[in-house]
Amino acid sequence: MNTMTLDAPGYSEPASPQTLEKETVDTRTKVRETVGTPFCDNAKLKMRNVNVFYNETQAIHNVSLDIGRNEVVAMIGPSGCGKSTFLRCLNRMNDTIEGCRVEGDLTLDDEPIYGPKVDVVPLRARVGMVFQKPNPFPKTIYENVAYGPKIHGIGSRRAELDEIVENSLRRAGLWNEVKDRLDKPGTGLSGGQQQRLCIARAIAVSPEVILMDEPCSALDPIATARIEELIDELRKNYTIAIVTHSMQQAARVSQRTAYFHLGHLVEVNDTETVFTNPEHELTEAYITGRFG
Ligand SMILES: Nc1ncnc2c1ncn2[C@@H]1O[C@H](COP(=O)(O)OP(=O)(O)OP(=O)(O)O)[C@@H](O)[C@H]1O
Repeated sequence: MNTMTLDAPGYSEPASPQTLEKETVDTRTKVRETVGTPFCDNAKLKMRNVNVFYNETQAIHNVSLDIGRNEVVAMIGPSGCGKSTFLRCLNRMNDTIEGCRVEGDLTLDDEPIYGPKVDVVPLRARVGMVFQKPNPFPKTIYENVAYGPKIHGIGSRRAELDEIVENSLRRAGLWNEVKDRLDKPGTGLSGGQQQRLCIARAIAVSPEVILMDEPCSALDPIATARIEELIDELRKNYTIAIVTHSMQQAARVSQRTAYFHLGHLVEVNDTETVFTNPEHELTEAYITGRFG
């Protein structure tokens, strides 16, 4: 078992468990270390001793985690436990939030994500993001996908752009549904199609990592199933981190699952272990519905 102490400088006891509606476990004495396998041999992303603050309030406490190449890591936990905050550290989306401060060592291919010389525009092309609510631009389907490559100077000729658009839509499992209406607005698609369009848009700039923040929460079960199949397909080419409220979804799409609790990373293990034989009492309490 890999363990790492949370007793390092900066560690503070979790605040009172306001979000735990069905609290049955004394969280204040139990979250001392991350149990399981937070590290891996083929890490694409390495996060070490990450602390995140919103002004004076600490939202993430000394979290360390690797995300491997061609791996899907699911981040689960009760509302407000810091899943989205941690995810946004990985492509510096927290920079856009006033008062948000990130500390720690975060690397992509062993290069610092927060280095002084890092330009966030190419970083966010390498580490793309798909949000909770599908958010296509008010442009045509074609332009939604072509926009990123154009601003990143990829595919300057029309034929090249056509190829990128087609390939991205194919990879996102949307090509057959939209190939005859590329000049129609992206906002005219169904919610599930819009989300796949947003995935195509992220893919179009050749990312290496895709971050997904509850990508199916606005979708019906059929559209959700399409996205879940797609995640499994995308794993062949990308590293994926997904925040989800659905334990079933985490179980279906991920190889490892990370359980967050009040800003602490309690347990990381292969997904089957987390859902069938969790190591930590808090993980067990969450997956058996005792709180959350
Ligand atoms: N922009 C912000 N300003 C101040 N505090 C914030 C901000 N965003 C999040 N927080 C706080 O940080 C903590 C973690 O929030 P975060 O949204 O990361 O949790 P989460 O686990 O993703 O929650 P949910 O599952 O409800 O989306 C919460 O206490 C939240 O209130």
